[in-house]
Amino acid sequence: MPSFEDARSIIINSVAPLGVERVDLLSALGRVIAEDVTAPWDMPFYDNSAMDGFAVRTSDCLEGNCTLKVTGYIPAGGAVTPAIEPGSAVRIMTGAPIPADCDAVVPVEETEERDGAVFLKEKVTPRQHIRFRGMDVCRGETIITAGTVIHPPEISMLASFGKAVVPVFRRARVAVLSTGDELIELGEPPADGRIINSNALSLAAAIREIGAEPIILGIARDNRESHLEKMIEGLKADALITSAGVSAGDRDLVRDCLAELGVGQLFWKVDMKPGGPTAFGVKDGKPVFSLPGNPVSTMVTFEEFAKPALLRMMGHKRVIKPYVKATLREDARKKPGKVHFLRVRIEVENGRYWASISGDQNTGILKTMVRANAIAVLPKDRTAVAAGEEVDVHLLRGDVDMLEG
Ligand SMILES: Nc1nc2c(c(=O)[nH]1)N[C@H]1C(S)=C(S)[C@@H](COP(=O)(O)OP(=O)(O)OC[C@H]3O[C@@H](n4cnc5c(N)ncnc54)[C@H](O)[C@@H]3O)O[C@H]1N2
Ligand code: MOO
Repeated sequence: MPSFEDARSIIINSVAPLGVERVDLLSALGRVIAEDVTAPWDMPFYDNSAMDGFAVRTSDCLEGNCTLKVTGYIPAGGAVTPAIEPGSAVRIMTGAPIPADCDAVVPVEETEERDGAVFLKEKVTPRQHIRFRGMDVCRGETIITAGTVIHPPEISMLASFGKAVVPVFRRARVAVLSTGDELIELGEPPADGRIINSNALSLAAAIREIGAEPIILGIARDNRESHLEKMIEGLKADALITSAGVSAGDRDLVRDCLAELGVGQLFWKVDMKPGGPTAFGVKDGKPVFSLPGNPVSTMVTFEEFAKPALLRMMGHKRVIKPYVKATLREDARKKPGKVHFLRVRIEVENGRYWASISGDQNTGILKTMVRANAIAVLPKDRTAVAAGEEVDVHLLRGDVDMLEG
């Protein structure tokens, strides 16, 4: 039986980035760019003013206390003007092109203007307050390297170079299959012996949260035909995630049916709790995750196993969540022999993470998962971790260390 880390490595090494598509720039947000992008021109494209003020020739004002005749006005977006007469200045706005021969801009605060002339109160240094052509980026320079995740700064850079359409790795289309005769769909009335198919929705939400595209297949009933029919559909997607029907129950058909469809199982059962019965297989390069049915186990195994793989398929390089250290506020007990994924609530005090156990750790208890914002990973051989000890934690939410405002 693989350890949690080995199981995760097997999964990550079984998948590769999907193909590339070209999308409009804003749709590239959060996606991974698939090719290096080079600058088609210099940026800035022309010498321009960094200040509202006056464009001058420093040779006209080598001494302080210089007065120049104001001979023109260039707003941002104004045309590039020819050289100016010696002894003159041109009023200029931020971003406007610098006239030929001018080699400095004097901010308006450092001037006094009267009777068509401008008096410069301070000494002027050559090149001051000019943004020169190519100062930021030179033509041919790589502006974004392949493998970069697109955030607002990358959008800004790509937009600045006219890149309206960009090549990004495809979003994974992920089929979600729930299994079990006890399941009913959301909206159907509750009844004894029936359980609402919440896993389809929590998985779809988690898939969407990482920028992939969920395809909810519905419920496979506890017979071979129903499983095969839904699985055949699911194998058309880029990845298939099933929930339940994967432990030792006499109606746990998932693994047999996947095998019948040619999915090669790479492991079944992992040395961890929850998530012990997880299975993983591959068909024609497509990963198939068989997650346990308890909603908590489904979510934890998605987070730890499916998410890194799906991110890799979408071109991400950093797919393994790092551990952060947190100090336990209370004693935690566990059975030896398995790594335990403990639902905890993290609080940040003076820059340190503190972890409280979020409640009953039975995998059937969902509210403990709702309260948790992190998972503490307790080592296999420990039977207890004492209050005050540091543990490794996987944060589950991006706002864990945000402060209330
Ligand atoms: N004899 C053994 N029994 C069990 C073992 C074992 O090793 N030997 N493992 C236990 C563990 S750990 C888990 S986890 C569960 C997982 O079993 P399955 O993945 O086969 O899931 P089911 O038994 O079908 O369902 C478990 C539980 O989850 C509920 N469920 C299922 N699907 C959904 C869904 N789509 N939405 C919401 N809830 C769902 C289901 O009704 C059950 O209550 O097995 C233990 N047993
Ligand atoms: O592995 Mo089960 O997933 O402990 O509840």
